[in-house]
Amino acid sequence: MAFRQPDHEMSVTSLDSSVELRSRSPSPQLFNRRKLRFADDDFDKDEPDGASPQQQQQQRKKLAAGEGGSGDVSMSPPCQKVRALRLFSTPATPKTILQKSTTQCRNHLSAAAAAVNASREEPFRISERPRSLPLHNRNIPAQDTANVNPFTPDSLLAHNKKRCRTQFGRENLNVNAMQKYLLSSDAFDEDAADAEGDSGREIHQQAPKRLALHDTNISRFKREFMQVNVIGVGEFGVVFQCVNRLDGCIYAIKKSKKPVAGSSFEKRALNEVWAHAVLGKHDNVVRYYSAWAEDDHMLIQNEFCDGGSLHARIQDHCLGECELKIVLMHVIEGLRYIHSNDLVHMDIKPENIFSTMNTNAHKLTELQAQQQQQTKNDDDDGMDSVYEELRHSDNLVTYKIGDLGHVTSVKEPHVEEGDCRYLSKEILQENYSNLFKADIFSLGITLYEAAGGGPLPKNGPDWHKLRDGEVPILPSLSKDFNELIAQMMHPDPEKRPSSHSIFSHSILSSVESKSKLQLGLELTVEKRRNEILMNKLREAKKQIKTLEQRVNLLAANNNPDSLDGQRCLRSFTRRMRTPFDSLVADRNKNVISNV
Ligand SMILES: Nc1ncnc2c1ncn2[C@@H]1O[C@H](COP(=O)(O)OP(=O)(O)OP(=O)(O)O)[C@@H](O)[C@H]1O
Ligand SMILES: [Mg+2]
Repeated sequence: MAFRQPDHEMSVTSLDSSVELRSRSPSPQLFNRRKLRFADDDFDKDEPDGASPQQQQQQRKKLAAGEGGSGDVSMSPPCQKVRALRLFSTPATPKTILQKSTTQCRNHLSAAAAAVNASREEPFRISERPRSLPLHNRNIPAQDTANVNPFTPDSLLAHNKKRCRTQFGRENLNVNAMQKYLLSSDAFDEDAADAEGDSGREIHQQAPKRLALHDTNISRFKREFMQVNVIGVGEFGVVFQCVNRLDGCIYAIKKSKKPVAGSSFEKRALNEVWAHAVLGKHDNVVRYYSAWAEDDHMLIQNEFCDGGSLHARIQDHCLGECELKIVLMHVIEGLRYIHSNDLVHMDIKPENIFSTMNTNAHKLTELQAQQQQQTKNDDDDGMDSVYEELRHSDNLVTYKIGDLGHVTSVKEPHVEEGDCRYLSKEILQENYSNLFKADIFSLGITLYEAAGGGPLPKNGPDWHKLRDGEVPILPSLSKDFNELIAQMMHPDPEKRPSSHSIFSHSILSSVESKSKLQLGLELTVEKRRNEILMNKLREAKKQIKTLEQRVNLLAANNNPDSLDGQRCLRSFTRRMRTPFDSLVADRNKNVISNV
């Protein structure tokens, strides 16, 4: 289908395929609502910096007279309907995105309109391929445009007010504001609408609304980061451990394996960024710092989880019930948070649960400082090594949910199936009525695997058995824990417990809460401190014994130096400060008085 520029007397001075809508996350002041304008409508504002009013007026006249425009531009948008069979995760479940090609095609139509209109504005620019205008377009300051994050509370709210008409409408959640913007700016293309009727109107109201990654490429990776290691490879990305050259901190940077800009994976990549930006603030969700496009790849800068993935942990040995409870407690806390935002993860599995070993390290540092203050002992009391040891202790592990590439909203689900080994049956059957419970199933089967139930089947009768309520009892787990896992894997999603009810399940009440963990930590520190003091006490006793012998010897020889020996013994006892030491000191006094 060819797209023709309408023979219209109006000249549109600027048009970008991306749309900035007010969202809570970025500061609203930063983004000015961008309007489509006629040539004579407040034209000056779109002039490049430095153009004099006279130059601007001349250009306006030229445009009004049709000079310098692209004239009779006709073009065909790249609207091949490619039905891509996409595979997700490893091993993958086939998932066809049937609706996608249609919507993408529509978006390309609007992008074509954008490109044509833009070509009018720039006389010598020939747009061979219709696409969204680059951010660095000299007429559009970069800060004027921004994506709409569909996962922000504002977007979800907007969606609740007015349901989008397309099935593939995640980007259109703010359609209310979007329509208002488009209609009020008279940007609607009448000719195209006439040609296409109502559907045409709909297409143009749903113009591509995200910045084309290709146009936002910037070079940051090598300039800002020093690559240390490759820490993981997934279906979608390679993850590097990097040090930020400026702040000196370690980060995990996930780079898409292939260039995503312009491909069907662009949406997936952006989805992950949007989800991270909204969710990456919780202790049990991998923290997010920034994201950018570079060489058409998507890069996401995240918190580096130094404990590796749960998958790596269960390679050597399966987890015991205590450890499993900690995994459950942390992951369910993360899921509860995700679900409370009306979002679902859709790819919970051991490879996507990461752990950090040092999140409570600052508590240890505080504790260390407190102890030093109490003892007022500047000398090394031997505890430094204990604190260091504890910093690396398993007590401090925190599990975090990562890989948010499949996150979707329950209000407007766009489900891309995760790993089939952890996938619930209803999702395979495209029943999306209770997506929260799909996450619960995946977590249940993850626990089952971590406790020794693996390797999990990818298909076949065993795959079905696990989903039909035939979950084998794991001998290493208590009856209660086995029951909880079976409940989480219940064939009927409605019968599975919610993240909220699991969080307050009695099985987890015996697990140390964070404050209890802190208490446990302090207890361990105290115990080790006592051990060290006992050792010192033993040492002191030995020294006293030696001194006693010396004093006795001196006394026996009636040597005048014996008084010095007593003095030396007294000054030694004064140095003893702890209760144990004072005991020793008392004993010394006895020794001296006995002498
Ligand atoms: N923030 C992080 N800290 C530490 N390791 C990480 C981090 N992010 C990812 N990894 C490691 O990299 C691996 C791949 O990362 P991730 O799951 O995000 O990639 P993916 O390509 O989206 O995976 P999938 O195959 O599940 O789609 C993880 O299993 C983990 O071992
Ligand atoms: Mg992954």
